[in-house]
Amino acid sequence: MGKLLDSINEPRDLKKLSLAQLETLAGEIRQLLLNTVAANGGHLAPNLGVVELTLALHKMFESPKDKFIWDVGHQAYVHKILTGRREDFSTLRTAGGISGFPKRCESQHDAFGAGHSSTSISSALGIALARDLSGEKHNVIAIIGDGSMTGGQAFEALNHAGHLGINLTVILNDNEMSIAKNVGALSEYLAKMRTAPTYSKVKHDIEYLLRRIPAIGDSVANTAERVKDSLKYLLVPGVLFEELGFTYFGPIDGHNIPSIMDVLNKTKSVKGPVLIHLLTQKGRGYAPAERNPDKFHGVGTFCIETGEVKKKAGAAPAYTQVFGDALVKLADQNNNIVAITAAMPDGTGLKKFAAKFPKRFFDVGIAEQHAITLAAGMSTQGKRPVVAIYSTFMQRAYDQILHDVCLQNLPVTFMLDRAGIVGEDGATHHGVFDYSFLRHIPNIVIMAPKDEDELQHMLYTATEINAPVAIRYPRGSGLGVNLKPEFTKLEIGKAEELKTGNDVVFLAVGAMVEPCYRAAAILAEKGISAGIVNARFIKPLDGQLIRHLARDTGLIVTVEDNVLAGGFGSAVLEYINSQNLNWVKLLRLGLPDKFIEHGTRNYLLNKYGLDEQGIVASVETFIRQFGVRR
Ligand SMILES: Cc1ncc(C[n+]2csc(CCOP(=O)(O)OP(=O)(O)O)c2C)c(N)n1
Ligand SMILES: CC(=O)[C@@H](O)[C@H](O)COP(=O)(O)O
Ligand SMILES: [Mg+2]
Repeated sequence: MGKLLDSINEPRDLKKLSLAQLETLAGEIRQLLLNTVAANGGHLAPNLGVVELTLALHKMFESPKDKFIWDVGHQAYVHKILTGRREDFSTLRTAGGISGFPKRCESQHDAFGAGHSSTSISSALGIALARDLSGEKHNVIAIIGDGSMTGGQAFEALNHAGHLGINLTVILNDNEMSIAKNVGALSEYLAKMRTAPTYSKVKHDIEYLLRRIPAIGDSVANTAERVKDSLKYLLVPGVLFEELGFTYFGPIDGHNIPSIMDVLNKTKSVKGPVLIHLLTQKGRGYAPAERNPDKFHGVGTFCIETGEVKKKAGAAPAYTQVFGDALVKLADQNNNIVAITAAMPDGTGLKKFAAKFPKRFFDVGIAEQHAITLAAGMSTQGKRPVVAIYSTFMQRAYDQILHDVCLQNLPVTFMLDRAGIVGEDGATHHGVFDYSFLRHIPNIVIMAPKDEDELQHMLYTATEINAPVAIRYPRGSGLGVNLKPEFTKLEIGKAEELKTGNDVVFLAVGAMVEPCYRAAAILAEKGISAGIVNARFIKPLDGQLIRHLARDTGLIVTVEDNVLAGGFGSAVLEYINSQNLNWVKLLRLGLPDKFIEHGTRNYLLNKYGLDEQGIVASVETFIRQFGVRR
């Protein structure tokens, strides 16, 4: 580790450093980022791109008095290193270690927690308003990427801040990338600004030319002020932001520390909201990440020398990939199928679809709400939209699902990837609320596959029925089962009995079916006979089967990787109650009423009793309590 970085324990330590030392420090920080992310996985490219910016911010301002609000927060590693977490940085994203996102409980320097995008300007505005109401004096700075700027909430906040005319700084970190290449008209507008001459230069050139007109030149130049100003609508970069009430500075080289410090200094004396447009390079300083910023956006462990990501040998195809391949197959046969992603074509498995059916593929930017209502609109015209969004990000679009899709009973398919426990990204990213926030919506059908083959059939079924459908499946590899070449239409609301048992029965859903198999095998060794049912449907429930199970053993164990509150087990409980099956003893296994921390998926499943050992232990206690019918 470099000597200089070892001496930085808090932001104040930067104040005494020269420019040359800051640049040395930038190199040392990049090395630490590289070593740590190569070992732990994480968001490498976004952080490599903000090293100079973060150094300049901490040099020019005084955190924690001044507040930095990082949008998404996936690029806050450098901030963490500079704010007292350097020594613990090796624990990044590991259980009990430093989080991959800003967290108020982790440090007083993390002014606002994040993980989902486009919230920084709203929260910064809230902090600035509170500051003014309390008569305090400090700076509030939101740092938002060009991708996150495509989210509607960012514009809601700009609109409000510009109207208030409040002192607030927004730094637009423009690297022309979301996770994939950034999309949309805003992105094109920013690209134009990258190459536009600065307004002051254009204004000066025009004035110079006017004054050279003999005799009348001077007076024309003086009276043409309004004309010159109106030219800014054509020429000034950032006019969009200016019109929203912000003073625009930029574009500025985001890797040039003195330039960043200079603009930060200038903006300190500006009244009202300011937007600084920085140009940065995602992955800066590490050639493989500069070449493939999308691959190194969020990356697993990798080899620093080659940039090769370490993959488990012989791993089964991921659910994501199976979904993507199945959708291409279905779209070949059904021209009405269209696919929609909110800025995650790769993460959701839609890249192949996009390549094969470019006209039927829509990347809407980080705009989950828009994605859903867009799909609703298309479905009214006979299209069959399949919207693939991670479970956690779908939380954003609850009202659009309810009001725009389900209320009108429109046949939109929601593919909720990364459902359940996702692992190292932690509380902001676990998809553990979807059963609960969808289940009570009328008309919707909700399914969860026990393996990747069933995922294909569920997708096919969804595109064949006339109803809104949500299918949720976990992050990572499937079970390695054979994929049937023909798709089967599943009977709606029909569960699958996998194994009969005399003592107790598992009513398991989605990724939890598999550990129940293993749990049943362990229980069998202990003399307990457990049946297994793959629920398949969270809604509608297979009421007939539940009544049978109630008669057979009277002991039912529901298992889900969702919060227990309002989840699948709750649905079964409600059903049992509605049918007066009051002799049934029901054990609900799932996640507790708390936010689940970060750690590997296996670690967390074990900790929360959802691996086979935990399930066995819970069932043994359950049986000890109620006994079995023999
Ligand atoms: C609501 C929401 N949708 C999707 C994501 C996934 N996501 C995380 S970062 C990111 C791209 C952000 O791009 P940008 O803001 O430009 O930051 P960069 O990584 O380029 O620095 C996306 C789509 C998210 N975090 N939140
Ligand atoms: C910061 C963010 O929201 C994404 O980058 C997310 O971490 C991606 O998750 P996956 O690695 O599961 O695609
Ligand atoms: Mg970006």
